This record gives sequence, structure tokens and C-alpha cells, in this order.
Amino acid sequence: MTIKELLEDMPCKVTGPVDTPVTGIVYDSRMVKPGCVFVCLVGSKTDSHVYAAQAAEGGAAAVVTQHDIAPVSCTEIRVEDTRKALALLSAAWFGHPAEKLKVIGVTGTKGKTTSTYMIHSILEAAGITTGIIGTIGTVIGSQLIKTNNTTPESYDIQKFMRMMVDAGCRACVLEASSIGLRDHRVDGFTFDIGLFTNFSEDHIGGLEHKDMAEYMACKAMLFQKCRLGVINIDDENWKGITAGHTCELTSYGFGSEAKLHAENPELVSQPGYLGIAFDLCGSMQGRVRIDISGKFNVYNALGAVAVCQQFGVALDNVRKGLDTVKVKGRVEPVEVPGGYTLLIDYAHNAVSMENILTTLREYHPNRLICMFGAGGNRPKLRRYEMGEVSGKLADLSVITADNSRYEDVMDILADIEVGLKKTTGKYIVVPDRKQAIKYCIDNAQKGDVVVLAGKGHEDYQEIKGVKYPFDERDVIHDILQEEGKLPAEY
Ligand SMILES: CC(=O)N[C@H]1[C@@H](OP(=O)(O)OP(=O)(O)OC[C@H]2O[C@@H](n3ccc(=O)[nH]c3=O)[C@H](O)[C@@H]2O)O[C@H](CO)[C@@H](O)[C@@H]1O[C@H](C)C(=O)N[C@@H](C)C(=O)N[C@H](CCC(=O)O)C(=O)O
Ligand SMILES: Nc1ncnc2c1ncn2[C@@H]1O[C@H](COP(=O)(O)OP(=O)(O)OP(=O)(O)O)[C@@H](O)[C@H]1O
Repeated sequence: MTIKELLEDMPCKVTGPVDTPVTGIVYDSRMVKPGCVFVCLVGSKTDSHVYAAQAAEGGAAAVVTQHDIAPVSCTEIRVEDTRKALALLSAAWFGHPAEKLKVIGVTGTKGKTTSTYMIHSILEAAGITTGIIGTIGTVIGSQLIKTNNTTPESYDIQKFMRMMVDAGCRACVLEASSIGLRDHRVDGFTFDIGLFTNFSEDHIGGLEHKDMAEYMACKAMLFQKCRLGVINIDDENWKGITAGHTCELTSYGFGSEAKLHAENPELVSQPGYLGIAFDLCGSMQGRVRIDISGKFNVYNALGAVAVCQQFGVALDNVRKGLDTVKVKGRVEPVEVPGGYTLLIDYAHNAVSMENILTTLREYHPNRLICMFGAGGNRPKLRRYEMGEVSGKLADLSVITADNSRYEDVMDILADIEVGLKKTTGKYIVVPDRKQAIKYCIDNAQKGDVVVLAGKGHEDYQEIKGVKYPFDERDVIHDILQEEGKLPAEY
């Protein structure tokens, strides 16, 4: 492919030769190879236009810029926005893979990861091979490729979609974060379906959104980039999210005014299994059961079913998909002996923790035990709030290390204690996370629900700039093995 072919349909001003063959697209100067097109991005730390000359000297066929640079020894492609250009160029480079897939984008403050896994599980049950791009990584068949962002850079999204097409996938379900939408990571293609889960305060400040209005406007972009919007109309913000939409809309929720709605939710509780069953009503009818705890999962399931209906999936496959779905680190049960339930969850702020603990309370456990910590080099307010929430809602809080980063773990725990002390909740401090898990396992009683909060799918602990291996599943396995309590089937 030549520069000219690559630029087809892209508004730009070109200075220099355009018949040069292109060997690849690169958005990091350290990855420049002879013949590549280097796209200069204005980032939060670096404006990589400063590397344009170096890229040209390194053999780049062209550099893509959005502001003036000193003349370079290769072709210069001038565009209005290089992030947008990166998306368009990457789509062209990988042969527009989205056109060969049904692409579903999921946006919302909570429930994106869970919903993508539910959609994946249902579609796969129906024989529709589906890839996932999201917080846990990119899933293509049995392969999990770890990524830094919930919504990766546009180049990577296009590359992953190409890999999915080559692997025989027919669909791709992607978490479209507000930052990803804002930063043009999902430009260059049209989503077949956009799913809205819910909207609440999050991601404000720092390098994220300046205020709630901007946050909402970014989420709303999905419904200007898709053909059909599937909307949770029980969330009062749905009208703001769909303002300016260019797609058709369909709805889900608990009320009968929603096209697909739920009735008769019933919590299902057995040792090691907390789920929920409910009736699907409206556009699909039948009782279904989800193998993940929490009433909010009825919403995630409704959204997922409404999406899968667009593929003509039958009720049996919906049932099968929902009854077998597993999401790593999202109220994920881990099998343990002793008649109690042990869960790993990603809740790492007060809102998520309140949601999860309130939900688990509804299962009427013997005791609800919450083990958690808080990230270092993050706002202290989060720690006070988490302490207060757990103190109010759990029968016992076990406070311990999370990703302490550059802070002393004891300082973080002291902040969490400030919140705990506002309540009458019992707590214990066990700074080492493995020891804290061991404490929970050793002290759990029949009928208890123990939630290990904070790390979810993460498999490391970040301390002073180093990521140490720490997968809670492995840690639990090691503790049970050391104590001779490992179930026979492990
Ligand atoms: C603030 C932010 O969004 N940063 C993202 C952004 O990095 P950046 O542009 O700020 O990076 P930078 O270091 O300033 O570099 C700018 C450019 O210079 C290039 N560079 C840099 C150095 C050099 O020597 N040569 C060079 O060419 C870099 O490759 C880059 O292209 O682009 C990177 C590549 O796409 C992202 O990985 C990175 O996400 C960081 C890790 C991040 O934390 N982002 C958060 C805010 C985020 O995106 N979150 C959302 C939502 C999550 C949720 O819903 O929970 C997400 O989708 O993940
Ligand atoms: N529909 C929902 N409503 C409220 N809370 C939810 C919902 N779905 C999940 N949660 C809670 O939020 C946590 C994160 O869920 P999930 O990872 O699916 O959402 P997400 O949108 O991908 O979140 P994040 O952006 O934090 O990764 C869950 O562990 C659960 O506690």
C-alpha cells in the first residue's frame, strides 16, 4: 500500500511524495521502522511532534502532524486532529476489519465489562464466535492479550479486529470508555450496536473529564457512531446520553414501557453459588438464571439479551449463555471447602463497594466479611469513604494492602481507619495481603460471604514502581494447599 492509497478519503494536506510504499503505522517514535508512517500525538506528558524529525531520519516514509513542525526529510501529512487520523489510517491499513464483523460497543459508568462478557457468552452459546476488547484485555478464542486501557488506542483496536476476522470471529464486543470515545480511539468505523448501561459520577478531574457534562457528552458520542442504540431507560440520564443520537433506539429496564423488561427477580443462594433468576418479558419471554450475584446484574443481563436479540439468538442459547457466564474478578466465586462463599471483586471505590456490599447483604449471609485496601498515590477521600462504607455494611472489615505504589501501606490503612472509626463496624488490620486472605479463610464460618475487594482481574501488586505477581486465585490455592484444605478436584 502506498501513502496515496492509505490516504484515500482522508481530509489532509500533503507535502512530499505520495507514491512511496508504506510498511506500517506507528504512534510511538521508539517503534519507528523504515517505510512506516509515524503519527504524532499530543499526549498528556509528551507532544510527539518533537520526534517527527528523528522519525524521518529513522526512515519513516511520512509523518502525520496537526501543528507546525520544522521541515522534515520525508512526506508530511497535515491533518486537523492526529488522533482521528490515526484511527482512519489504522482502519485502512488493516483493511477495515469492522466491516467484516458485527461490532457492539458498550458504554456506561458501571457494568461494561460484565455486559461484554454476558454478550460474549450468549453469542458463543449460539455458535457466533465473538472477540472481546476491554478492561480485562482482548479475548480472541482462548487467547487473552493484556492491554493498558479499557478502550485501547485506535491502532490496537483495528489490529485486534483484524486478528478477530482472521481467527473466524463474526462479532466483536468492545468496551467504549468515555475517554476512548473522546480521544477518537473508536473512530474509523460504525458500531452495529451501542449499549448504554448506566451513568453516575466517576472519572472527573486529573487527566480525565473536566466535569459531568463533558463526561456525559463523551458517552453520548457512541450513539452518534452506531446503527442501533440499546438503552437502559431506568437510568434517569438516558435522555442526556442519547441527546443528538443518529441511530435507532430500543430500550430495556424493569418497567413494562421498556421493549425488553424483567419481572420477578429472585436471589439464588447456595454455599459457593450466589446468583439471580428473573423473567424476561416483552420482546423475549422466559425465565433465566445468571450465575453472578447482584440485582444490578439483571440490568447487565437485560442489556446483553437485548443486544443478542439483534442476532436472532434463541431463548435456549440466552439461558445457556447467562447460566454459564464467568467474569474474571467481578463477584467471581472461588471454590473453597467449609460451606462459606468466597468472592473476588474489582470494587475499588466507595460507590462500587457500597453496591457490592448492599447486594451481598440481600443474600442474608451468616456474616458479610469484606477484605480490602486502597491504592497509594490516589485521593485520600476515597480511603475514608471506603472505610466508612465497609464499616457500615460489613460485619467484619479486614483492611490490607492494595497497590500501595509509592506510599507506606500503614499510612493508607490509617486513612481507611478514619472512615471505619466513624462507624461501629468491627475491623482488623492485616497489612500483608496474602496474610489477610489467609485470615479470612481461617476464620470464615459456614454461611459467611467473604469478599476480597479491589484487585478483581489484576494479577499483580504494585509497590514502589514494581509490579509483583499477585493473582488472588493463585494465592488462595497456595493457602489451601499449605493448609491441606485443597478440594480433591483442583
Ligand atoms: C491520559 C491518557 O488518556 N493517556 C493515554 C494516552 O497517553 P498519552 O497520550 O498521555 O501519552 P504521552 O506519554 O503523553 O505520549 C504521547 C504520545 O507520544 C508518544 N511518544 C512518547 C515518548 C517518546 O519517546 N516517543 C513518542 O512517540 C507516545 O507513544 C504517545 O503516542 O495514550 C496512551 C496510548 O493510547 C494511553 O495508554 C494512555 O492511557 C493512560 C494509561 C490512562 O491512564 N488513561 C486513562 C485516563 C484512560 O484512558 N482511561 C479510560 C477509561 C477507563 C475506565 O472506564 O475505567 C480507558 O479507556 O482506559
Ligand atoms: N449495572 C451495574 N450497576 C451498578 N453496579 C454495577 C453494575 N454492573 C457491575 N457493577 C459493579 O461495578 C463493578 C465493576 O463492574 P464492571 O467491571 O462490569 O463495570 P465497568 O463499567 O467495566 O467498570 P470499570 O470502568 O470500573 O472497569 C462490579 O464489580 C460491580 O460491583
